Amino acid sequence: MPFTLASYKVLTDSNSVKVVVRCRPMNDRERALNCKAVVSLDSDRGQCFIEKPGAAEEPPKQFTFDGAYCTQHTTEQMYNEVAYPLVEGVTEGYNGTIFAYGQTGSGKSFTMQGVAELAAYRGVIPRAFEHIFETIQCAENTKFLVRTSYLEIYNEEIRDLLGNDTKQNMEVRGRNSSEFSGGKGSNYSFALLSLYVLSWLLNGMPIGLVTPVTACC
Ligand SMILES: Nc1ncnc2c1ncn2[C@@H]1O[C@H](COP(=O)(O)OP(=O)(O)OP(=O)(O)O)[C@@H](O)[C@H]1O
Repeated sequence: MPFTLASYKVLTDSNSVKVVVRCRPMNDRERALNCKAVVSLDSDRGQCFIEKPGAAEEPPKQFTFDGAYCTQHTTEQMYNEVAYPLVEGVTEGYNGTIFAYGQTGSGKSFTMQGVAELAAYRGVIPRAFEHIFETIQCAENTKFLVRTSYLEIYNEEIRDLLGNDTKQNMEVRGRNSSEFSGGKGSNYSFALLSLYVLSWLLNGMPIGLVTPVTACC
């Protein structure tokens, strides 16, 4: 069975990084192929166990996260436990970023975007926007500036999904361009690229940044 895990990093201004993992259910194709589930989770302990296929006698590899969400967990539960505190901080003026990574088909879009027509399946992004704008609506004596960017990183290419040309690869600038010369498909390069983009997001236009700009009576 392929990996069905997607990880979500939650970054806050205090440099604390939280990583949670979500495991999706098997899809029709995997069920039809009689695939065996090799991933199990202990959600209470945030632990994830992965068996090596065909090596049942070997102990499973064990990984510990800040949270582990199994197939029974809903996006709402994930949002309340993982995203809510970060978005709440953002409405108080702190920067925050949530991003998902995982192999193709592991459930990143399902969690982050969700299914718009089904309230129970709404993703983290629409929930965060609702949270932010409800907070703004209730706030008294405060003006808010909301800025949003929407980027896709795919095969080390970065695209601005709100730009005029969503196919155009955005340029990555670094102090030393050789910092980013790991080559296509290189994990090393990908890690650097991610960090660079994150720091740019945090310093420049974080996704969903809300800044109280004026406090007036
Ligand atoms: N937690 C879940 N519960 C039920 N179905 C899920 C879950 N996560 C993902 N799926 C389903 O699995 C399929 C793949 O998910 P999704 O498209 O979100 O993957 P992805 O990681 O965004 O893939 P890609 O990187 O190719 O865009 C979709 O049909 C989605 O509805």
